[in-house]
Amino acid sequence: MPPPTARAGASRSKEMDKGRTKGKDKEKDKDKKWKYTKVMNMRDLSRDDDFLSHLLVEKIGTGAVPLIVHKMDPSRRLPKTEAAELMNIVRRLVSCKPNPTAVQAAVRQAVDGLLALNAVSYYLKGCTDKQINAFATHASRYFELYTPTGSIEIAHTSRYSHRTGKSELCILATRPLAPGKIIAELKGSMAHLSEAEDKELKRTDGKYADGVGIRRDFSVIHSKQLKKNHLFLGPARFVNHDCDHNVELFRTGRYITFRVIKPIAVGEELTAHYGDGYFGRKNRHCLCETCERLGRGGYGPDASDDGVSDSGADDSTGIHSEGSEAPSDSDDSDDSDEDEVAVNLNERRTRRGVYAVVSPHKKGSKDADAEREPDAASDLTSLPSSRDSLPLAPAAAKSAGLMTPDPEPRSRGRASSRRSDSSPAPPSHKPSPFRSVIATRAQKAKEAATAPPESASAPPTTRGKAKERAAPARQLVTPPLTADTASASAAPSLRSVRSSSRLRTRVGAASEAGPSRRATPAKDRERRASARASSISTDARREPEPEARTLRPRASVQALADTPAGAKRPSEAPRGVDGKPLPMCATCACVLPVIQIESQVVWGLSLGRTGKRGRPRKNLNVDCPR
Ligand SMILES: C[S@@+](CC[C@H](N)C(=O)[O-])C[C@H]1O[C@@H](n2cnc3c(N)ncnc32)[C@H](O)[C@@H]1O
Repeated sequence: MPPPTARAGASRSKEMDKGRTKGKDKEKDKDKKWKYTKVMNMRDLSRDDDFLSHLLVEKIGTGAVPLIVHKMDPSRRLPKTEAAELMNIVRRLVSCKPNPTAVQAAVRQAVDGLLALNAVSYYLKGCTDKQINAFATHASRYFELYTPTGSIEIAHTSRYSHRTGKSELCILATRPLAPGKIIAELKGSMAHLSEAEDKELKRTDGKYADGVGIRRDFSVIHSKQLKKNHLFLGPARFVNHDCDHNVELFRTGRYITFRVIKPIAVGEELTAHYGDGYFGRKNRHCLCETCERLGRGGYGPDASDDGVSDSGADDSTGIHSEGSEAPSDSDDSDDSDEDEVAVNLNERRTRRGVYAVVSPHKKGSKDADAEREPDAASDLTSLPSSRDSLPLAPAAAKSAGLMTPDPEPRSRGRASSRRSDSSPAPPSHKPSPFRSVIATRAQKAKEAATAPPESASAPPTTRGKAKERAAPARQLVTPPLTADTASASAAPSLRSVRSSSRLRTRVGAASEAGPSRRATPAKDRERRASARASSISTDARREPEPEARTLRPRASVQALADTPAGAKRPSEAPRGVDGKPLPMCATCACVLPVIQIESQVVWGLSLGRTGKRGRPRKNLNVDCPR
């Protein structure tokens, strides 16, 4: 028997060995490479997306222009990280060499860096390898937004929030995009949804009683091939719907992204088609720019058919889904006025400021819905909902679209009933030109000089309404991508020019500018009251033919859209609020990205380049990381 001291020594060395092995295991764990994963589950994906979108969208770029992501579970606690740590990760990523191999390596390195952060290790504590792989894969999707080869950025949009009641973001192009381009840096992760999960998502978030508030199925898509609904999260979820969309869903083996189907200019929003019944029957509640321009959808008289008829219609089209019960009486309660804030629908804010919209286009007033045919080329379709989601005919079963159920019964119902009360006509009842609250001085001067007299706007036809009633409701018609693409390329580009400016300095200008401008609730109420009165008389004067509507011409950006990527377009460059052109890349003619983390510029035009006496150098020929 060894003496006690020897025994103690032996056990100590055993413990040390154990400790060493543990240490080695930890090292091994650290070195263990995460793998890209295809399969995710709803719960993990929702949780990961809330976590990652906070770190990699909200926290990056929290300068004067916060980008707020609507979360799957807004009550979750958000991670706390050192801004400097995040900054180092992103800085390395944005300055990597712009070739595919280097970019891929840089994204992996960024994810590794993220996994090493304390907040992230804590978050992943106890997770299985599978869960860690799913988290890392999802993180890589967000990091890809910041790679030097990227061509898009996330921005805030004010187009929908006043109705949907939630923060709304969108995707803008940072370089011209030609049809056919696959926007590989705009990916989404998918999780299959079981019936129970599908139902669960249709319930509203925990802040409200069931059926009230914001539902969580705002990013659910239906695969007709698999006959299943999926949760679709990641940067790709920020693509909004437009009835005249410019991108379509594109699925590769591992992920979902988008393909450009119409020329997209710098600063223009990327929009997909969610399906013809996503925003109520025939998208009657759609708030897209096209509907605004054509005075239909949420801007047409159909939209003011109250919520009651809505639910009936939805029942018959399969759009109405459980949990989407029409607003209760309380939705039409007195406080509703408080909620409706007059906004400039066309305002887009990015990390660099505001993209003020001077919309171009004079567009044909053809009714795209009427011409839509199911597309047989892709395999995703819109259809969020429940019992009426009838299986489609085989041809249609291949059609594509991104979609979730008509999502905001509460706010929509409220808006609808208000409008049926002859509340103020939405901004584009009178298809006036899109003027931003935040217009540049130069734009304002030009507008004042060139604006023709306001044209009388014929409202959407009542004939259309009758037709709608008579025709059998279309079941989940997916976007007519092929047909649409063809017509689109024939049509002139109809997109808006957005220039950058600063929101806060322009609020004053907003209040001068009319009912669609931002204002204080009190002023807003007054204005709405008078607008209500005037909308009644406008309604009375309305003529029935929408075709008769003449739209005020808008500055066209066709030239911008048509310019091939890489060409220099200094004179048409988007301008800031001061009227000066925004900084553009000397090589690829994109708007130069400015990436900030908590107000500190991580990458930007004059970062680290100063002239005499430390002042930023002017006329610096700068290449963006792309
Ligand atoms: C897939 S998400 C698109 C991204 C969304 N803006 C965000 O920030 O999460 C779909 C949601 O965007 C809003 N949205 C997108 N396009 C819309 C449209 N044309 N009309 C009304 N709401 C729209 C609705 O709130 C909808 O539930």
